[in-house]
Amino acid sequence: MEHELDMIVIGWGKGGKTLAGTMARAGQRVAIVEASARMYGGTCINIGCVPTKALIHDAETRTGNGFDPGYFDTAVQRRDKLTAAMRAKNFSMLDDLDSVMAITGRATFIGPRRLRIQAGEKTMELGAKRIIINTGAVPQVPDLGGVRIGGRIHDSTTLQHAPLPASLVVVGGGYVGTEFASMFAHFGSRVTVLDRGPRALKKEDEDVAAEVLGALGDVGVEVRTGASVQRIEQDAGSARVHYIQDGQTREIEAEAVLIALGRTPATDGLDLAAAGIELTSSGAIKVDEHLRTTAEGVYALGDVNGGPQFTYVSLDDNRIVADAILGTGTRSTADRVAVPSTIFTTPPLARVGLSEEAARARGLEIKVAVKKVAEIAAMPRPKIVGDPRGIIKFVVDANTDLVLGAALMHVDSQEVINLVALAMRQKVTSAALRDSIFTHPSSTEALNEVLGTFSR
Ligand SMILES: Cc1cc2nc3c(=O)[nH]c(=O)nc-3n(C[C@H](O)[C@H](O)[C@H](O)COP(=O)(O)OP(=O)(O)OC[C@H]3O[C@@H](n4cnc5c(N)ncnc54)[C@H](O)[C@@H]3O)c2cc1C
Ligand SMILES: NC(=O)c1ccc[n+]([C@@H]2O[C@H](COP(=O)([O-])OP(=O)(O)OC[C@H]3O[C@@H](n4cnc5c(N)ncnc54)[C@H](O)[C@@H]3O)[C@@H](O)[C@H]2O)c1
Repeated sequence: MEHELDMIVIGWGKGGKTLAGTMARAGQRVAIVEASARMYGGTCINIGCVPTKALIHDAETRTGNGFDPGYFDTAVQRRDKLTAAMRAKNFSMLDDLDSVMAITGRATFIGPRRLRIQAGEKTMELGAKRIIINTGAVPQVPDLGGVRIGGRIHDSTTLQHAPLPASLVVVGGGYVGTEFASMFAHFGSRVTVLDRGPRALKKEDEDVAAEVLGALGDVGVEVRTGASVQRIEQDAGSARVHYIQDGQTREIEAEAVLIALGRTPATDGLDLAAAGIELTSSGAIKVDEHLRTTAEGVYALGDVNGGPQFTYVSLDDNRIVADAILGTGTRSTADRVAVPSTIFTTPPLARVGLSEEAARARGLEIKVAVKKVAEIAAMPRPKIVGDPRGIIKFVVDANTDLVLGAALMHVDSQEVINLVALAMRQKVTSAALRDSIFTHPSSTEALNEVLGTFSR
């Protein structure tokens, strides 16, 4: 069948927009369809990574104390300026290309590789040789006594656009929950986190988690674990969260509540069945390791395919599909090694690979190097910038000396972790990392010292 276009990308996410640009520059006729004019550039730059990290930066560099809505409003204005500039740039980067048609509208499948697009009053139908689904994910709001986002009950998007609350209850202690708790506490809100797990940051070793909890405690964040939320009520004055902890029914009141219980793939309204595109049992679009869906010529990139929900993973998804179309077709999700992550608390916690607990659970023979940042003599950088809190921990294979994992919690850890991840991918031994020349004063040079002492 002859199609109007070579490729249609649904959703302006990281992977899709990058792929659209690459294909257009390679001479293909491409359309990109984005549901909202406020979302050109996708979640990351509009409501995710960029705005939250801009607010976090302003929160953690605040010199004043206490509850200060005026300071928050100024930070919000800076964020809005930044995201508006990035949104405009993202739009023009594709719209300026002759072979790209940028459409603001909502796409629905009406058959194999064929879409109906509702763009305001206009409806159009378009087909393409390849279709890329890059629609992202939406906040998951579980059935907590019929709770709905609205009023004093927020998700990560609405809370970023609400007045600074004097008190905040965060339901969920994952990425969003922890980052928002830290950020709002730095802005002066009184913050309580309710997490159903037996302990906070359960994927981290206890010594690492304790350090993060200590930093949260420094700004007054209280984390209540084993807390199972039952229902949330609100009225004009406040919201009340009812939860069960240690078999007791408890209640906490706050000016605002943040629901941060994960994000679910955004497939509503796509009518995937019309194109033979199947979902997994958890509601993600089913893909193979080359990100091919169950329908020929249709790929799914980013959060919607159920992979790790990070912007840089969506970007890597784009590399896999670009390689399938323009390259050798050898790239796949199976060849990803040592994918790092960072929770942007203050200071941030960055991780790659296995924790000590996970390595021991696998029965691996390991050696562990661990040091609190304040005790690392050859790491003046955190002291220079005035925040010597944190911990550095390496888990190393006792036989090969290869790094199996690392948890870095300190200023700049979001940068240093990328070096450690690269070392893991390139099979650099811990001894080689220890003996590397690093700039001074930097946070990276801590590796010279930490990797010189294995305590167990
Ligand atoms: C508060 C927050 C903070 C985060 N911080 C970080 C961070 O620091 N680092 C990090 O790596 N990740 C972070 N993430 C996760 C990251 O934002 C996502 O993993 C990433 O943006 C996913 O990108 P994507 O390519 O899947 O698509 P998205 O960027 O989500 O784009 C999907 C787009 O599709 C559009 N769309 C949906 N349905 C349709 C349709 N039917 N028709 C047309 N368009 C449609 C949407 O409007 C949206 O613009 C954060 C997320 C949140 C919520
Ligand atoms: N810095 C970053 O890279 C960054 C920042 C924010 C978000 N993100 C991405 O966005 C995703 C979504 O973030 P998130 O924090 O919403 O999800 P998350 O998966 O990180 O955390 C959700 C938390 O809620 C808990 N939970 C789930 N259902 C529950 C229930 N019914 N009752 C009580 N607890 C429950 C989970 O155990 C988990 O601890 C993250 O997984 C991450 O991939 C990344």
